[in-house]
Amino acid sequence: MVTICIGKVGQAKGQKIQLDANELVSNDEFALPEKNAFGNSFRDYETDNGRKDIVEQHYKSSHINQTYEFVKQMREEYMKLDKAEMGIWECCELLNEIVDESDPDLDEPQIQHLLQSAEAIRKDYPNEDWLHLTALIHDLGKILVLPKFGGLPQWAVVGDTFPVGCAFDESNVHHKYFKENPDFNNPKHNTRNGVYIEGCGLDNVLMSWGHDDYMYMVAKENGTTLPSAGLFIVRYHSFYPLHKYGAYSQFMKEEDKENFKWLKVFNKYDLYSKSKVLVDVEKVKPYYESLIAKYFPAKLKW
Ligand SMILES: O[C@H]1[C@H](O)[C@@H](O)[C@H](O)[C@@H](O)[C@H]1O
Ligand SMILES: [Fe+2]
Ligand SMILES: [Fe+2]
Repeated sequence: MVTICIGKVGQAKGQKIQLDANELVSNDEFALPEKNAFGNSFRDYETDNGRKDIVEQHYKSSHINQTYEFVKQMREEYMKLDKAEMGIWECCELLNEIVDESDPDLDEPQIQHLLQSAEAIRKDYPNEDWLHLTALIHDLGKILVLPKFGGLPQWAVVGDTFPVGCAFDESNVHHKYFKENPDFNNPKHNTRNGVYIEGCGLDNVLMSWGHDDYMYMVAKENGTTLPSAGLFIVRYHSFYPLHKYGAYSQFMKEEDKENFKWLKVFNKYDLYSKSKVLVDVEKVKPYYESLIAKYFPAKLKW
């Protein structure tokens, strides 16, 4: 039994919720669909479903180009938060235009994905309003593909993430393309732990650059009051090698392990809520606007 201290709505500050890992994941009724909207299994990167080639090309570019140096440069550039000033909902609307090339399970505009995952999690965890909002914002970093935000290629924005600066684990999707990454043959970067030490904490590990780390940065630097589990979800939700296969777990510290439980909960909704049944945006907007006002300033620097 572990004690997790996450600000539950209506709870006095510091009051603790007693949960063990099983309890945490079993409080939901979300029926996992077996097939995605195209009639295939979820996260199937091998079967040709009409999107296979585009997805594979995406991973090829990502695996070749996401180097330790590249990530450092991107972080420095986007740390400036000098691209725009806008509110969270405004950003949700920008996502209307974007279709994610790395995703074998969805070809709807991203705003639908945000609302589908947020509504699904809201149904099962009605009191965890921070979790609903976390779902709403988790993919907002995809605006990096828009010209105003640097117009980055999709390989630098979407897709699963992985640490750079250490060996690329075999559990990464389309692992073979890493062979063309300059870090692959660099002895500083190609050992199991590379430039890191075990237990250093994920915060000290550079992740491939993309929408996760960017949105984490935006939320944190703009002073969000979301609990640390919410920020952790935003930052690591694409880190499938860790959450699906336990790869790279040697870098986690205690706090990461606590937050990880919530990431596992979230992950299910992120993946399995993808569907062709669209959410009525105008109908749910007032609810999400009230959450945004609770946890974020009206305008943020991006
Ligand atoms: O294709 C998907 C998509 O880009 C998601 O937003 C990301 O979080 C996933 O990890 C990725 O595999
Ligand atoms: Fe994502
Ligand atoms: Fe997502």
